[in-house]
Parts: sequence; C-alpha cells; structure tokens
Amino acid sequence: MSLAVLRSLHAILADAIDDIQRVYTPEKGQTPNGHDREEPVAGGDAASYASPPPSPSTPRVPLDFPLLDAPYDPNDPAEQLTTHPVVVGAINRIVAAAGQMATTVQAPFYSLCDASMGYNLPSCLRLLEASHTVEILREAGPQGLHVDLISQRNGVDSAKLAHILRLLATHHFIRERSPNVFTINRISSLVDSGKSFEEIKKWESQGRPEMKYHDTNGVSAFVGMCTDELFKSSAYLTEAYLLAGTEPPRPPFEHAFRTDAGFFAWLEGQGPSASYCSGIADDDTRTTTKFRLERFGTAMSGTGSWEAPGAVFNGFNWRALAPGSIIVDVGGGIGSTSMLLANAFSHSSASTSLGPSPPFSPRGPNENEDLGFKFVIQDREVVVAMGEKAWRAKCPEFLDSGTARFQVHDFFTPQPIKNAAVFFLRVILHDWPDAQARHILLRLREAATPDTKLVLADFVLPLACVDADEGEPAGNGVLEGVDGAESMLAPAPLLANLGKASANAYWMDLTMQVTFSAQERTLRETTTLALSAGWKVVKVTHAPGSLFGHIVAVPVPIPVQCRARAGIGSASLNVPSIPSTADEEGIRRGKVELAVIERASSRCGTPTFGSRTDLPTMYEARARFGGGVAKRSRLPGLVGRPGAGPPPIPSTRPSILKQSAVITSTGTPPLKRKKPSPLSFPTGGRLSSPSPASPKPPASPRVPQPPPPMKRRMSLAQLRSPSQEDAMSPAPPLPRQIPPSPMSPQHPVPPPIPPRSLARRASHAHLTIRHSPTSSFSSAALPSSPSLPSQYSQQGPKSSNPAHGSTSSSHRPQTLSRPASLAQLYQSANATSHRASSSIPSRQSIEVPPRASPSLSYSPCTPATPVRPPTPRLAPRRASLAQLPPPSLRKHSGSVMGPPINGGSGAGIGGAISMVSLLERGAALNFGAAAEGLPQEDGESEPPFGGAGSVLAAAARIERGGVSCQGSP
Ligand SMILES: C[S@@+](CC[C@H](N)C(=O)[O-])C[C@H]1O[C@@H](n2cnc3c(N)ncnc32)[C@H](O)[C@@H]1O
Repeated sequence: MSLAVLRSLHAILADAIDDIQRVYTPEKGQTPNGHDREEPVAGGDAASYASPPPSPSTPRVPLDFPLLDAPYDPNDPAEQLTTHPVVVGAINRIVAAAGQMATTVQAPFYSLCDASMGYNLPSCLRLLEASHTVEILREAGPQGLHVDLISQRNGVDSAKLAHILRLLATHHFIRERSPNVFTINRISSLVDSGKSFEEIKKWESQGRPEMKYHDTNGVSAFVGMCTDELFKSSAYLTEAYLLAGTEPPRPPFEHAFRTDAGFFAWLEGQGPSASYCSGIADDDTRTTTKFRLERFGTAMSGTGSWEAPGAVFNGFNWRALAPGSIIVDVGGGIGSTSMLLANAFSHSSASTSLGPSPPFSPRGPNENEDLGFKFVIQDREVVVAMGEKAWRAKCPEFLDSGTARFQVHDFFTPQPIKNAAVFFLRVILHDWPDAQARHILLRLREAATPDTKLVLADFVLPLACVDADEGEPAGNGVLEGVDGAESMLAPAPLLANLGKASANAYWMDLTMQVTFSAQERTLRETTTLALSAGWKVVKVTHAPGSLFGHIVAVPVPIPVQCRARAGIGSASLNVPSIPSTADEEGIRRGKVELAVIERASSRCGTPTFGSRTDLPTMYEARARFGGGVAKRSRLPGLVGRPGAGPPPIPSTRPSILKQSAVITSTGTPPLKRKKPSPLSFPTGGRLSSPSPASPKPPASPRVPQPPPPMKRRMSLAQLRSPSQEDAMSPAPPLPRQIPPSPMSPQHPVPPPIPPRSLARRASHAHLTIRHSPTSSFSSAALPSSPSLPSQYSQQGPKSSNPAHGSTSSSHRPQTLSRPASLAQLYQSANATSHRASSSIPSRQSIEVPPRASPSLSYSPCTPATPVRPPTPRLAPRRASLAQLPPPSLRKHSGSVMGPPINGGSGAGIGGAISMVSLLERGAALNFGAAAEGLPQEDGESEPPFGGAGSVLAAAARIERGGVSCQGSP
C-alpha cells in the first residue's frame, strides 16, 4: 500500500508540474491562463472585475519558473506568474505531496531529527539577518563572497560562520557557490533590507539599529522577530503548559523572558530588560525592547496580505444590505477594511485622494455605486486617534460627510451601537482565549437586532483529517447548515488540509498561543464558540489560495448555561463584565478572566498580529477587487523602480481546490446536500461568491482569477488541473500525456544523470563511498578539503545490483561527514536538476551504492566550481546510525547525527523546549559549578517549573540565578 501511496504522490507531483508548465508556456494566442486573448466583458458580477484586462506589462510567454539560485525579483514576469491561481494550486500540491513523500520514505529517526534539531534553522537564520550577511552578499554580487571576507565585514568568526551558512545552504536558503563562497538566492534575498551594510553599521553605532527596517516590506523585521523573541517563546511551551502549573497557564513568552508584563507591555519597556544576557552589553541597542518594538511594528506591516485580495468583498453579500446600513468595525484598528468597503459602497468622492490608480481600467464596485453605508470604527483611544489622523490625511471626505466615524470603545463593555446591520471583526478573536472571545461576542449579541449579521475575518484552520461527520449528529451538529463548511483542501492520499502546504496557518496558530495564549480556530471551534454567545454560523468563505476566511453568523438565543457562565442574567443581557455568579468558582473565574484581559490590554495601542498598519491606497483598494495585486512592495533594489508595475503579494499558501460533488476515487460517497443557509440574501449580486456557474473570468496573467470554492471531496483525478481549468482557465490541454511514473518500468528512460546525482538519501548524507569489503579504505584516508580531488572522480564500477547496497550492516555504504563535499554535491545536483528541468529522477538516476569499491563515485566538479587541491587530513568516519548501538547514540550523539539534510520538514521548533535557551546561553558549561551552591530541589527550594528532568532542572537553576550564565533570551 505504501508504494501505491508513493506512486499517487508522485503522480500528483508530475501533474502539478505539468500544470505549471502549461501556465508558463501556453499555446500560441493564449494568455498564460489558457484563455484566448480578449477583453473581458464589462459586467456586473464578481468575475468581471476579478481579473483586470491584460495590461501592457502582461508577461510575454513562454517563461520559465523562477530560479532558486537567482535573487527574488517581484518585477520579474515569471515571479508574478507564481500567483496565478493554477500555479498556486500546483505549488500547494507539490509542497504537500513532496513533504508527505519525504516523510513517508525517510527513516523515522531522521524525521524526528529534522524536527527536534530543527531549532538550528531559526538560530542560523537569525544570525544571517542580524549580522546583515544578506546585505553583504547582495553587495558582493552574483559571484558571492568567501566566508573569510564575509567574516571580516560582519565580525562573526569565519570558521563558525562557514558552518552556519552551510546549514542554511543545505536547506536552500542561500547557495554555496563554490567551497566557502556563498551567494544569496531567491529565498534569502527576501531578507534583504535594501540598505547598504555601511549604512546599517552606522545606525547601529548611533544606537538606532531599527533604522534598518524603515521603509522596507517588513520581511527582514519579520524574520528577525520570529527567530528571536517568538522562537525563544516557543521553546517554553512545556514549561508553560505542563510544568508551571499555573491556572490559567501563562503564555510561554512570559516564561522565556521572565516577565509577567505581557508581550506588548514588555515590548513597550515594562518588565525586566531584555538585554541582561551575559556577554551582551547592557546598552546594546539590538536587544532592547525599544528595538524589538520597532521591529515588531515593521514586521506587522505586511500582514494585511494574509487576506487574499478581494476576500472581504466575496466574504459577505454586502449588496444585500439595505442602503444606509450601519457597519461597525469592532476593534477596527485604523480602519483599513472599512476604508476598502467605504470606497466600494459609499460615495466615492474620496477616491481621488487615495493615490494613483492601477494601470488597468478599474471596474471595482465603487464605480457608480453608492449604497450609502455608514461605518463606525471602534477601537481603544490611542488607536482611534491614529485612525482619525490617517483618514484625515487620506480621505477627510468620508469623515466630513459622516460616512465614517471613529469611536472609542472597549469591546468587553456593552456595545453602544444598537442598530448595526453588521458587526465586522477582522483578526480580533484570534487575539483572545475562548473565554474572552466569547465575552466579546456576547457584548455584540446583546446589541444585535434580529437582522444583524456578524462577520468574522480570521484564519479558519482545517483539520488534518477529513471532517467526515460534519453536519451529522455524531459531529454534534455545529456545522449543520453552514454553507461552505463542507470544503476540504485535498483528497487522499494527501492530508485533507494539504499538509505542509498549509503550514503557515498552523505556525500562526502556535505563535498566537505562545505569545498571547490566544489561537487561530477551526471552523468547528469558531462555530461552537459563536453558538455559546448566541450567534449561529451560517456561512464560511475562503478566497482561493487562502486559509483566511470570512465567517457569517446570525443571532440566535443565547444558551442559558452560557449566560450564567458569562455572568449574563436571563432577564437582561446588559450586565457587568465580571461574572456575577455567587459561587466561589464564578468569582475565581472572573478574576482569572480579568487578569487575562489586563495582561493583554497593553496590546491595544500597538499593532498586533494581523492588524493593518497602513490605510490602503486607491491603487490597492482597486487592485484588491482584481484579486491579484495588493501592496506595492518595497523590496530593496528590486521594486519601486520607475515604471515598474506593482508586484503581487505572495499569496497565502493553501489553495482551496475546486468543488466536485462526485464520488471520489477512494469511494467516498457524496455527502448529502446541506440545508439552505439561513442567510437569505438574494444571489446574483456583483460581489457574490463565484460559483461554478459564473461566467468564466477574463484572462489575466497578472491578476489571478479565483476558482469556485470547492465544496466536496474530490477524486485524485479531479484534483488535477482539468478541474481547475474548467473553472478558471479553460486552456485546451497541451498534448496531455501524463507520463507514467518514472518509477514504473514502462516509463521512458530519461536522459542519463551522472551517477553522482543526489538521488538517494543514503544514511546520513548523500555521500557514499563504494568500497570493497576487503579494502582498508575508510574515510580516515579521505581528504578533508572542501573539494574533491579530481582523481577521485567517478572511476568506480557502476552499480549493478541495487540490492547490494543494503544487505548487511557490514556492507552498508559508508558515509562521510564532510560538509564542504556535501555542499559541492549539492551544487552539482543543483546543476543537474537545472539541466533536467522538472524531470523527476528516474530509477536510472538512483545510485544505490553497491558493495564496496575502493573508488569514490564522485564525478568531477563542474567547471564553474573552483577546486582547491586536497589537503589530506584524517577525518573520522561518521558511522551509519543504524550501525551504532543505542549507547553509542547516547554517548556520542553529537558525532552521530549530522545536520538535517534537505528533504526533511521545515524547521520544527516545538521540540526544542528549554534546551534552546540553555545552549543559547552557553549555560551548559556552567551547570555543575553553579549547581553546587544551590539548594537541593527537595521542597526547600521549589523548582520554578514544578521539578523536571535534568535539563529542566538545570533550566530552573538558571531561572533562580544560580548558574553563572545569566542568559536571557
Ligand atoms: C489584530 S488588530 C486588528 C485591527 C483591525 N481589525 C485590522 O484588521 O487591521 C486587533 C485590534 O483590537 C484592538 N483592541 C484590543 N483590545 C481592545 C479592546 N478591549 N477594545 C477595543 N479594541 C481592542 C487593538 O487595538 C487592535 O486594533
């Protein structure tokens, strides 16, 4: 069965690559969408402005997919095509299938290593960003820079830096172009602030390191923040939830940074200083909370892009509202979403003041449309002041005309607007634990009329399995009648949530947990939560390619027990916010809730996760209708070029695939039809969600067109492009001969690939030495030079019997731990893969090491790779893990395990726990000495985290200050 699954995954990969190729090299006369080139018909439905007409900057085809080895260029037409919906869908399937495939075949222990030692990845990434190595490499140009020269500039020890950069290169974040010479690539170039290295150093010397992030797209700040305070916070998950025993648990962040001030209060300077780590000068501005606060603000500047462009318009049928309806933007921040809606549905006289128009003819709903909606944007005082200022500067007409107004309001207190048509909450609930979130919803329910709608905009986490009982009694019925609930992202054998392709939403979920004790929610969770506060969810909408959803709910009676639990009397809903239940438990719970709110209250003046920090320009507002271009990127050196069009924002990964209500290939019967939604809005409005029956959207390579939402589990075959083509890009298929799997015997023999290709992940590395059992050859005799001597080039006998390679441990291929050589192979494999384009290595390319041969199977270096003469040196052979008995593992784990090699998962940091901080502080060196002076953990001195194993106990000693390293995150 497993092989069958692998073949299915392989077919998904091949098919997805075909899809991409069709977009990048469409047939003559077609746009990359596969549409005939024609002007879209001006019309009234969503599809008509879902895609603007092709602009002069329409990419010329054929194109090739962007190179991993070249810097990211958002203005590159090939890069822009990556947001094409067919490409997005294909990418998702590739990421999901490849991730699942790798995890299926990889030795389980290595998967564990990838996850539990993956903490090295954010660590190295942080150093890359903080040492401004990306800027140094950008300035060095495409030839790259030797690590010694990088070291001379950024001051990081050259020998250490080489290994750090190599780990990053092994994970494809940078490139080792030749031995110890590194360049940036498509990924690391995103971290480029665009500032010159000298400039950054000058700011650092002036105590203004945050200047590096000013006027950037926020990626370098985001990476800095994630790999610093958020990474360290996550390491304390176990302390917070298991060992500390506090009720409710304090967020892991507070354990990591030894503060109870709350994340934002701490950022704002309350609580202990962040820079008391030994070895770091107290006045090093790079570790102060001021620096981190500034960095946070910049990091958040791009989070509006979580929401797929145009999603707010398709997430709710705004046109079904009565003219003059009142829309309350609860916790609306500076009112960015209201601004978009006001532009669309209220008098648009302000639009001229919003900046330049996009280069295509706008046909957004703001044209000739004035439904006279009124907007009330509620937030905390300090935010309201910021919002008013921003609107005054950009579109005072809306304020002057009364179309929009700001209102200071604490959403934990009774809602003052009693006649709202819509309460709109964008990324509010994800900031709060359930109790507080329920409280917010109850306050809105109190003020709702029978016709009031609640619209929640947040990530909607899918389950990792099929939600088979949705809507059925066994599933407790919460999803019964929820329009759109039956979506799933992928059929078997892929995970229902598209696995690794959806990772980002789950990263975000845990980030909300570790910083605020908050969370993203599944639809089931949100529906249950809403129901407990008197709201029945009736509809959920996702934009294609996004897990960010819009959830619509209508008022229903509040369950009695929820009124009691929340302190809401049965006679009146308008009650104090503290639970008034007389019993002790009620009082205790009330105090706990207040404590959570107080701890979190400091965030109210600060941009928080998901908040938009800029008002949209008219350009962006209109582009959002187009669904493809949202924000003018400020990527350094690459964007903002005169005349350059706006780059697309990177789309949120996951793609919702097209609906297909048929029996799946796995035999799943069609689920029964849901009851009609209680939302009785008339359909056919211009902003209604696209349906399969909608006219086909016009072609545009620049602005992706949304496929209809998928509602049913589909068969594997339907997952493939034809289903998407039906919906959005009816490209006449290329001669679509889906090749048989290259693994199958019938598959045509692909071009030969040199035997040195990294075709098989042998034990530990892709390096295999063929040696004779009788030979005394061992890696000890190998040169340790980063490059291989040419005489070691592929002279050895060809593998003839793959089985030979794995017969017994004594005949196992021996593996080497020579990072430079590994990198060299990586490079050659890279070259190979480029040559081979998208072909998947065939069996012919899989070199299973045979039994021994005294020769190495390496081929010569590519001409581009400078080869240094070998420096023979004794190199201890890294034993195959399988050869080592468990005690060796324990004793010599450091020498057994190599760094995770590509092909494994992303950096799982969940397992890092307190190890991280210990290693980070170098505290392990001092455990013994420090522990001597400490009281025993026998009750006399209680360990801070309730006692633990040795590492945790050591961590506890550090916490008590008993260890000489006073490290701090
Ligand atoms: C993640 S932001 C979302 C802002 C806005 N909805 C958006 O989409 O950009 C959360 C917002 O909740 C606001 N907030 C936090 N606590 C609040 C409270 N007790 N009452 C009202 N607003 C609050 C914050 O000030 C912040 O603007």
